[in-house]
Order: sequence, then structure tokens, then C-alpha cells
Amino acid sequence: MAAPRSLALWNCCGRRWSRAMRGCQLLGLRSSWPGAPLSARLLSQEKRATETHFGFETVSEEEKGGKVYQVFESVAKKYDVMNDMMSLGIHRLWKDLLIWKMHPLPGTQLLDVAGGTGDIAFRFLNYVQSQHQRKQKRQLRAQQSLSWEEIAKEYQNEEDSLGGSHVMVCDINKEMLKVGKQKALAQGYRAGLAWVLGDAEELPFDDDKFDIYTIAFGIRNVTHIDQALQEAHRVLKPGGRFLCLEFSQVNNPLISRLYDLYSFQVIPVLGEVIAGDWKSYQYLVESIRRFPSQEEFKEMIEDAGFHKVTYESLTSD
Ligand SMILES: COc1cc(O)cc(C/C=C(\C)CC/C=C(\C)CC/C=C(\C)CC/C=C(\C)CC/C=C(\C)CC/C=C(\C)CC/C=C(\C)CC/C=C(\C)CC/C=C(\C)CCC=C(C)C)c1O
Ligand SMILES: C[S@@+](CC[C@H](N)C(=O)[O-])C[C@H]1O[C@@H](n2cnc3c(N)ncnc32)[C@H](O)[C@@H]1O
Repeated sequence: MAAPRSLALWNCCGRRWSRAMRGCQLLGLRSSWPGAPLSARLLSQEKRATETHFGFETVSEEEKGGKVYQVFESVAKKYDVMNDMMSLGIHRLWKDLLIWKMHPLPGTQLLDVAGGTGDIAFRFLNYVQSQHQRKQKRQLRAQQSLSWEEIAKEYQNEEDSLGGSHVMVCDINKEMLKVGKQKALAQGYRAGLAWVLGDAEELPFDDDKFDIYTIAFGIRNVTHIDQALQEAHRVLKPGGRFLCLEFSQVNNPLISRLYDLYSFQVIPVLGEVIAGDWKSYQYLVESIRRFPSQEEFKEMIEDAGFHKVTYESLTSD
């Protein structure tokens, strides 16, 4: 079994010139055993190129997307409650931390990929709104001669209350987006928010469009992670930032043992009891173990053309 996993946050910047390097990475092909007959070599190369994993299961690349789709279609309605139960609410703090690290400036255009039920988007909107209100208050205090009507007008326009910031939630799963949109409606999020059905590997956006790209607990589910990273680089403006929240490696042996116990003995049981879905939660813990280590993933991000790549382990070293 692969090493147990912890939680980490990767943070980096994109630069236009590095796109050329990204193309070279795509050409890299691992050669097969040199002594094998040509047909066997071709066959093994073909197999390597089309096989991947879905948790601990080996599946074809064509199959994987469909299987991942079924998982999130099945868990969508119980997704939020499951996260609170499994993490005892801690996932909320991890997501808050992502926004604090992002520290968006007024006017930020954010793309949240694999955005699911909107947790990152809603936090972003809360953050930019409170930043904008603080700024407005400071300005109003500086112009104390304004009338009450003038002050009220300053707060009236919903779009203005975000200082021009905007978030686009993009996810491949209709059911996850449906739950997200219902939540947005119920919680009163309207301005500065849009929902788009799309694949991280083939984003439906022009080049150089966004200031920040986030992906929280999403990249682990993507079939070609390198392709998704290249897409992130393509849609970011030069100097734009990529932030990723994902489970990664635990190095402390004691914590790693507890982590394994909790993952394999508790999470699928919770999945069955709360969501009536053992298999999807078995996939969750298996996919976590399949995900590259912090250093390996950092290299993959660099290969996609990003620079100044850093990461932080949030639960243990
Ligand atoms: C289908 O795919 C998915 C479905 C989803 O619903 C979500 C996702 C994506 C994931 C998220 C959005 C994040 C939220 C989900 C999780 C945190 C679940 C994943 C959990 C693990 C990989 C296990 C590791 C746990 C942590 C990193 C810490 C967070 C969890 C807790 C603090 C809860 C721990 C609970 C207790 C200590 C009390 C309950 C204890 C028992 C019932 C007895 C069993 C206890 C143990 C065997 C020891 C527990 C000790 C630990 C868990 C050690 C914690 C380790 C560290 C803090 C490093 C998705 O893709
Ligand atoms: C664990 S959820 C994360 C949702 C949200 N970011 C959060 O933090 O709660 C993973 C999401 O990734 C989405 N996903 C999986 N593969 C994807 C892909 N290729 N492109 C876009 N979204 C994808 C799933 O539909 C699901 O909504």
C-alpha cells in the first residue's frame, strides 16, 4: 500500500514564457523493455498509455472519468453533511485557510475548478465583500460630511459591494453544481458568481482570463493531472496564481497509523450510514493514497510552467 496521506496546500505563480517548456514535457514518453519483440513493446506502450487507477482498481483512462462522475453524482446530496461528519467540521478551517492565503485584492477574477457545491466560491465572496466594506468604512470615515442617504447609497449596489471581484465555479458534475446553486440561492449569494459545467482537462475559457485558479480536493479525481495543470496555466493571466488544497503524504509514523485506521475503518462506515454509499467513500480513501507526495506534485506543477511553487502541510509533516 502507498504511504498514508496528509493534507497540503500548494501555492504558485504562472508566467507566460514557461508555456513553451510545458510542450516539451508532453513529448516525454517512457520507453519499454528494450529486449521485447516489437509487437510486445507496442502493446505494452499502448497499455501503459491507456491504463490508470480508480482508487486501488486499475481501469482504462476512458473508464475513469465515468466512474468518478458516478461517485459525485451519487454523493452530491449528502456531500456537505458527509464532509462535516468525516472531518468534524475541520474541512471548513482548511477552506478558510485557502482563502486567507489567497488574500484576494479588489477586482480579483477567480476560477474555482472542481468547485462542486461552492464552498470555496462562497468563502471568496464573503472575504472580498468584507474587505470591500472595510475599505468603504475607512473612506466614509474620512469624508464625515456625507449625508445618511449618501452613505446608504454606497452600500446599495450588490455588484459594487464586491469591488469588482468575481468567481466562476467550474465542475464536470451536473449534480454537484445543482446542489451548489441551490445552496447559493438559499444563502443569498447572487452577485459576482457564475456556474459552468466543464472539465478541468479542457477548460471552456479563453487564455489569460483569470487572476487566480483554485482547486480544492478536486485534482486527485482528474484522469490526466498534467493536462489539468497545463489548462490552469493557460487560463491564468501572466503572473496569476494557482492554489491547490489536497490530501498528501503523512511522514510521522504514529499519526500515519491513526490516519490509516480512521481512513479505512471509519470513513467507509460513515459513508454507508450517512450517504448509503460505502463504495464512494472507499474510493475517497483509496484515491487519497494514490495521490503523489508533496514534492512529486510540486514537480508536476513546475512541469506545467509554474514558478515559485511552495507547499504547506496542514495536518502533520
Ligand atoms: C467521494 O469523494 C469525496 C467525498 C467527500 O464527501 C469529500 C471528498 C473530499 C474531502 C473533503 C472535502 C475534506 C473533508 C473530508 C475528510 C477530512 C475525510 C478524509 C479523511 C481522512 C483522509 C482521514 C484523515 C483525517 C484527517 C486528516 C483529520 C480530519 C478528521 C478528523 C479530525 C476526524 C477524526 C475523528 C476523531 C479523532 C474522533 C472520531 C474517532 C473515532 C470514531 C475512532 C477512530 C479514530 C481513530 C482510528 C483515530 C483518529 C485519528 C486521526 C484521524 C488522526 C488524525 C490525523 C491528523 C490530524 C494528521 C471526496 O473526495
Ligand atoms: C471532493 S469534490 C470537491 C468540491 C469542492 N472543491 C470542495 O472543496 O468541497 C471533487 C469535485 O471534483 C469534481 N471533478 C472531478 N473530476 C473533474 C474534472 N475532470 N473536471 C472538473 N471537475 C471535476 C467532482 O465533480 C467534484 O465536484
